Amino acid sequence: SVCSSKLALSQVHPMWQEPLAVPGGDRQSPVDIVVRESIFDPQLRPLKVQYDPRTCQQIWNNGYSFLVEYDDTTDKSTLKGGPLEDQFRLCQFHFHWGENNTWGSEHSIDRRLYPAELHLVHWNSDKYSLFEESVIEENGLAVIAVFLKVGKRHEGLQKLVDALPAVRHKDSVVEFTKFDPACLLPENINDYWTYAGSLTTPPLTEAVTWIVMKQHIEVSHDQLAVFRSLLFTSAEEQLQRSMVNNFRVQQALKGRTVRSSFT
Ligand SMILES: NS(=O)(=O)c1ccc(S(=O)(=O)c2ccccc2)s1
Ligand SMILES: [Zn+2]
Repeated sequence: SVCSSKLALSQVHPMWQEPLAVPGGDRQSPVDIVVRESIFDPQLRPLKVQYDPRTCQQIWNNGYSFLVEYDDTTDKSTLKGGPLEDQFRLCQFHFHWGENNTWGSEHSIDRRLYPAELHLVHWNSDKYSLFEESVIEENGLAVIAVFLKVGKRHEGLQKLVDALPAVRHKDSVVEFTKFDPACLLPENINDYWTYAGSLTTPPLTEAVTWIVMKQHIEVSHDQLAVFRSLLFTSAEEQLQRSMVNNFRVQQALKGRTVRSSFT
């Protein structure tokens, strides 16, 4: 899958200056979700998630996060329903996290930050035949965001955690198969907020329908510590830098409405 395309992320340096002004950017992400200002929309339908673990291919450290990439050449792992009019194809998932358990998520709920945030990235395969086309089109992408909280060990995540030392350095890749990303979703995926936003890393394109889960998942302190053992830097660089705080500064809502699927 090209969705983790080298075009966008490999040039990203996590300390890039903020705010990276996007000309005319009026739907940038991430944002703080103010619960009492979100609007219940009874027309929001339940999310339909159908992931096939056999489409899981590899893990790649792109120097910004680690991406678990899926074969998105057919409609085997799909997302539809919720706020979406079309069917979307899973291309990769990745995380954002902090140097400690106090912060790390990109979105927040009434200013509450979580230690980490999972993003499951999908592109509109009804409208576009290639991921690249979907990236620049309004609502070409749909990203499910799930907050991570430190608590009990997440058994499903452990297989992924065990593979991370193999991709410690930027640009390293390791084969990773038969992983069902549905195990990373909370039990209740019908309570979510949704809003029109953007990618949170360059190219920052305003093509994303965000679906932010209300219910978080729990992972252990030790599992998050392995995330923090990854490096932003490649094996050749003499100055190694820990991959932490790879989240973007929050952006203004600029009049956007955040809808909720629940009261
Ligand atoms: N953090 S986020 O979920 O908003 C995100 C940023 C970049 C991606 S991407 O690698 O899929 C991608 C998407 C389009 C162009 C290039 C890369 S997803
Ligand atoms: Zn992300």
